[in-house]
Amino acid sequence: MNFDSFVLAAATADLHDEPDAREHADCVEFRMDLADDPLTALDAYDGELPILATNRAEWDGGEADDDATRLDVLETAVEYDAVEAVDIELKTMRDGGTTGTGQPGVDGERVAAHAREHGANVVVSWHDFEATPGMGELQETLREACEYGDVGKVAVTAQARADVLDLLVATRAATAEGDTVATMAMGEPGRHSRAVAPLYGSRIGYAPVDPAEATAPGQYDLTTLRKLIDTLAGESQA
Ligand SMILES: O=C1C[C@@](O)(C(=O)O)C[C@@H](O)[C@@H]1O
Repeated sequence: MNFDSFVLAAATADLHDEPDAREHADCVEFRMDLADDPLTALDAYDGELPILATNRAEWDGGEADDDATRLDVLETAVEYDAVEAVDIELKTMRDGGTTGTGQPGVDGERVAAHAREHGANVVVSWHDFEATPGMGELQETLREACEYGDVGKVAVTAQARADVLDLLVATRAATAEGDTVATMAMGEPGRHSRAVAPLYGSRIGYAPVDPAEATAPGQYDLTTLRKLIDTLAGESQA
């Protein structure tokens, strides 16, 4: 998957959403942790959009509770041609992830290497479901995520609209340094970041096809986000 320009991901647990996503999305983020039988679904997939595979751990806001199994499944997923990118948590890259007992589990590097062998890009992600860290931590986290991944992604929680300002500055700074990043602020006060961050360099946006199936707080539905981003991009040529 090419992240040289902005990629809008239709986030879903159900690959049958793909035909409805096609008009507005550039790829499907398959939330494998929210799906019943994700590998069977990948096996049956015959959609047009490429897939960004995510198997989010419970300890990072997802529903996959066994880290070893989770990463094994993710490793298998990258073998499918349609899977052109994979999401791995920064914590998994740092220490292999953790099992439910807090012990280091299997190695994130192994999944990343397998992904690259199969031509898939690696998105290394970091989430804060409570708040937006200060500028220093934002910049350091983006930098570290970009060391491991082709894209470094930071999703924070905005408690006030102004929290987004730091995120945008960090996004712009990382992009100016040549890093490829994706940023967004979760929660209602951060909602506008999803439309605005791409103007400052964020290369991935996430939106559900059906607003009732949002995969994070504050997401716009796909049609709305596409329209907002295209409208703002059209107005920001100066
Ligand atoms: O990490 C992210 C970003 C996200 O949490 C968001 O805020 O849009 C949505 C998730 O599906 C995705 O894996």
